[in-house]
Amino acid sequence: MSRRSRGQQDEESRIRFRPNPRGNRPRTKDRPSHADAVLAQVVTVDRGRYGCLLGGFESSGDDLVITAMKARELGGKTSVIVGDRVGLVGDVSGAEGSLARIVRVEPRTSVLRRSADDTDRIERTIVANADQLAVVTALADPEPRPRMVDRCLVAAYDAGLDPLLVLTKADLADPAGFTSGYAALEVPWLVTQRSPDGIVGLDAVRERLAGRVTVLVGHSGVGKSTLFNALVPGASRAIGRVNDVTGRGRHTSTSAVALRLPDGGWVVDTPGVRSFGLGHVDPSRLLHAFPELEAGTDDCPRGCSHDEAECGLDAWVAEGHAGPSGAARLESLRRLMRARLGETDY
Ligand SMILES: Nc1nc2c(ncn2[C@@H]2O[C@H](COP(=O)(O)OP(=O)(O)OP(=O)(O)O)[C@@H](O)[C@H]2O)c(=O)[nH]1
Ligand SMILES: [Zn+2]
Repeated sequence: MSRRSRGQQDEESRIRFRPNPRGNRPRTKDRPSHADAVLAQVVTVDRGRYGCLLGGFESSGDDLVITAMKARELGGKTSVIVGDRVGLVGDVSGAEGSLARIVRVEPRTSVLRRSADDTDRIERTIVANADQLAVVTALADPEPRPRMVDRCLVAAYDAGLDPLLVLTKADLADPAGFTSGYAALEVPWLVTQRSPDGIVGLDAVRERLAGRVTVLVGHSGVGKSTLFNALVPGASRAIGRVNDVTGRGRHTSTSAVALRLPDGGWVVDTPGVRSFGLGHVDPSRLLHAFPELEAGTDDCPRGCSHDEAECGLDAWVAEGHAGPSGAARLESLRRLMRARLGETDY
């Protein structure tokens, strides 16, 4: 029996056994297999409209971004986020006013998530298929917030992204004060600063980002936009254009935007993400973001919460195994654990 006639028979049996209460038309119509769907990757998301780059991040040449909506058959539960690889059908010309349909979301290699707050288990997905999370922190003005950094590191490890610290405004403060706190952690860090000729230190940043998909996060005023514009010439114009289309205006966008780096690779700006609620992270997994402490739990009693008198970590830190900032990092871990359990505000 050919596939087609079997399909027809299925259709008939469905009609027979599931009568349609609303009329004579069959409820199920022949679903196309979408073997002809074209691959694209989501670069912008705004209110049900997805900007999809034809061919995906690996494509080269002229970037054609097609506006698409989710096909009904995708179902309401399937989320589509920046970085998703999708299959498109319909009008994929990219012509003004055209609208394609997303019929498929490919399995993700990574998902960056956050929760609204630490006791909220409902997670929000932010970016798919990224490799790296760059946490942008100013060395001064505003003062660095190590606990915010720790929180971002937890989100990075949880998502399977490599963390990177980008420390800006080194012209205002010596980086040593901050970096000594992270020396034992082995998180790579890079420093940038302003000079009369522009931002210094960008080449090392470019090198770290080349060929990778990197999400940039950082709170207001740290110099993230300055960095973004220096890395991607015309970035603010590109982001502005997205917002012009959506009518939101340049500085009010809250959804992520992916932009191609001139040297290869992609950066994703996350304007709406100022912090990471960790309600979706199992408390027992918080420790993974503190690798210099993790090894010190061998002497803990069984089932240790790591926030109790018998915990082996205090001795581990006191003996200097976690470096000069061990005590501060242990305190940070414990605050995160308590916040996660809803015991304190972080
Ligand atoms: N001294 C100094 N100032 C900088 C440096 N980088 C950025 N700035 C300044 O810091 C301020 C904030 O920079 P932005 O790039 O707008 O920071 P942002 O993180 O994007 O902040 P939001 O726009 O609020 O999200 C601006 O006045 C920049 O000119 C730097 O390396 N050194
Ligand atoms: Zn312990």
